[in-house]
Amino acid sequence: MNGPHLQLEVYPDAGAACRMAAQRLAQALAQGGTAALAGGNTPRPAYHLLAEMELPWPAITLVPTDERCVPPDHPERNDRMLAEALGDRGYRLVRLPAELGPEQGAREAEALVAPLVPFRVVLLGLGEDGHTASLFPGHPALEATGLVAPVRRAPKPPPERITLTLRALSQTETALLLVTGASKREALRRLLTGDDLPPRRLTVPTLTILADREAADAMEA
Ligand SMILES: O=C(O)[C@H](O)[C@@H](O)[C@H](O)[C@H](O)COP(=O)(O)O
Repeated sequence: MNGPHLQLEVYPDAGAACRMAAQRLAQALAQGGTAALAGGNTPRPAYHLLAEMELPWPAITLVPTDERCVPPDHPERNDRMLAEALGDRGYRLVRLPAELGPEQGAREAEALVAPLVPFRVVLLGLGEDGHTASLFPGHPALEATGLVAPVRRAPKPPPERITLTLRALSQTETALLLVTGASKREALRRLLTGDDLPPRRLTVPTLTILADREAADAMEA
């Protein structure tokens, strides 16, 4: 299928891929602006590195690409992970009210996200099943027309989530996908060989994939 041009960059290991992710985020935010940042485990080291960089932090706004419907401050919250990894640098963190449940949470988040687009940069992750943010293959949230969509029955726990939509995530100057580790190899192979996975449905001109060798395996040019 068509979709963004996929620009694959392969780094020797996850640490190097995360260093590059931090650098790209810092470049995009050098004059301030808003970034949508993936949750999950993969980008944590990139956020730690970003926190050490000299940036106009008070002019920077961060929002998670998706949020899990668990109470605020729950260890599985993406906003908590972001706040812990980045520390208190003076940026603004927009928390998506997922504790209200998928539908009400998404409705209230819509008004919070509307003034944030277009983003300077979006950093996404990739799940083993090819999902990105909380946009899972075949899930109705892929068809949502707003900026934030409710998600129930997500195959990755917790099953209830809210997510920025393809429409929201595509409104960005720079789109990055960070993919590391052997467990992501099959999903990355499928993405690169044209399977209809959610990242392919972004309407950005280019999606830059920062991968490590383990994930990219034989796909390296
Ligand atoms: O909240 C989430 O779960 C994420 O935003 C999700 O899209 C994540 O990026 C991928 O599932 C990869 O997660 P890992 O980096 O933990 O493998």
